[in-house]
Amino acid sequence: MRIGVLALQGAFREHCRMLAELGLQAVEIRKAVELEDIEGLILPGGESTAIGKMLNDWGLMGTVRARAARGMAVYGTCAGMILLAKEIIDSEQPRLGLMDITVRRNAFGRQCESFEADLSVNEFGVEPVRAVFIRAPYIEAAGPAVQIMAKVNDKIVIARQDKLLVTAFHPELTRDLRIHEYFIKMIKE
Ligand SMILES: NC(=O)CC[C@H](N)C(=O)O
Repeated sequence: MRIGVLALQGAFREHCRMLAELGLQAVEIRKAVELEDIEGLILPGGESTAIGKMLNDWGLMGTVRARAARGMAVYGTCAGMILLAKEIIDSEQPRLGLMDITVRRNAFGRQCESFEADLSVNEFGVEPVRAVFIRAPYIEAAGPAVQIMAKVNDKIVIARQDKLLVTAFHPELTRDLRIHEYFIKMIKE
């Protein structure tokens, strides 16, 4: 299985390392042609305005949308989650806009711009997921097709809609492979 990691900006190398630990060769994606023979795509954390602009400038925006419409699975972490959202509060920034969620950027406030939390996630069993939040967004509203998988302080931080998965935090900065494993399972479904 070939999984692409969008490699324009942000924490893409860490995602490639996670995939390598799971025995998969990640494909770094910088050009539209590189999207052709991947079965899943990871959008890393970083700066969503910069990545969105580069998706446009590098001619990737339309191709990613088209591939997703034909069933390619997409997993967005943090800035990647913002890029997948249909609505971004107080922002007109470029986005893929594939998932029926409304997100708020830098949403957890100044005093805890970066923090860690233990999340209980039904899909991953009793062992909590240690989640690293870095100037993280959260999901403020989600449409009926969206499955809410975890919250922190009552805010949605993991969600899924069909073949789209988002986390507000960075699993690639921990040793916990379960979310990447879950994404691989989603691709195979
Ligand atoms: N860790 C991250 O990806 C931060 C996201 C960043 N604050 C943004 O709005 O794009």
